[in-house]
Amino acid sequence: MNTTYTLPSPAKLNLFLHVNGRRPDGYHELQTLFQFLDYSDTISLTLTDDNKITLATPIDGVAEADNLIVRAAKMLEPLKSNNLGINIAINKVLPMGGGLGGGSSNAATILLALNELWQLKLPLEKLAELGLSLGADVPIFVRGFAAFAEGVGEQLVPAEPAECWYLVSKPEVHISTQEVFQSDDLPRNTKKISAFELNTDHRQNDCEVVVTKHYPEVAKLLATLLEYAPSRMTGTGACIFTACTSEQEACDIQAQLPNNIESFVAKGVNQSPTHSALETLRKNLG
Ligand SMILES: C[C@](O)(CO)[C@H](O)COP(=O)(O)OP(=O)(O)OC[C@H]1O[C@@H](n2ccc(N)nc2=O)[C@H](O)[C@@H]1O
Ligand SMILES: Nc1ncnc2c1ncn2[C@@H]1O[C@H](COP(=O)(O)OP(=O)(O)OP(=O)(O)O)[C@@H](O)[C@H]1O
Repeated sequence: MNTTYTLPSPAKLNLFLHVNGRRPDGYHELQTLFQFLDYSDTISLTLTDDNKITLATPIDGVAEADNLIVRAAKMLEPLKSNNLGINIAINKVLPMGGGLGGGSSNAATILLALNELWQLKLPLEKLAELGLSLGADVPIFVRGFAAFAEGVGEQLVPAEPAECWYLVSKPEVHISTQEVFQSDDLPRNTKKISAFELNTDHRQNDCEVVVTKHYPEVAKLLATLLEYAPSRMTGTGACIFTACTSEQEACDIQAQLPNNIESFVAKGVNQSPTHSALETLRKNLG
């Protein structure tokens, strides 16, 4: 009963992000190419027999009831038919609110793990559907393959972008996703492309226009990084990824960054590290 299972909860990149229109409910129609990073929070789960969900490691600035880890676990609670509980701990390394999808990733890791540990036997499609109400990026983390996404990000077609090395840099600003999507400056009519036109070189992140206009720090960092290698914002920012030909090149560019810029180097991967670890968890559970 007291075995602890540990799973990675990775970051995602939006290799491009096109805004194609606005729906009547105010949400935006997007086309995006998702890839995972081999850079993750670590979530540890210990089964209990007390029928309770316990978060052992609160996250600074996030109330327990709002924590996507707890919300994901509570969503599955009514679906179990036993007295199992769960004790959850997280080692958070992903910057929050940077466009890396950390909260959605945490929620997806919990959905995937509890589906196994609580023996719920839900298909991935069902977990992705449940997860969408927690965040637009939950389905991609639940499905676990790099993908071209449409809708609000829930219609997924598997894709295989090059698995290159990235330098990911976070300007010292906090950007609200809602603020970006509500901005009058957001281009909202990028022509839809087909899944056969995924070359990232000729693509863009439409949110970059808004963010670089309103946050000069982001514009400045992006301009600096573009001098070294192709660079773009992920999600609604503010993190910027720089595509490098090697780990060494990424580290060399990182060494040039100003001291106040948080950054990390990671490899792009087309299978989520969570899913590789889940296979091991399943074997251990027997
Ligand atoms: C931009 C992406 O990171 C792309 O991967 C995601 O679509 C954002 O997903 P997220 O952070 O989970 O965002 P949500 O919490 O679902 O939405 C925050 C707010 O952004 C706006 N929003 C979000 C997604 C979308 N397709 N259209 C929107 O207009 C809505 O006002 C919403 O209230
Ligand atoms: N487990 C969690 N981890 C991170 N953030 C969480 C979590 N639970 C709730 N949140 C809230 O969600 C907000 C967004 O966090 P997240 O790191 O997912 O943003 P993001 O990377 O910008 O996501 P996206 O790319 O989907 O816009 C945080 O500012 C925090 O208030």
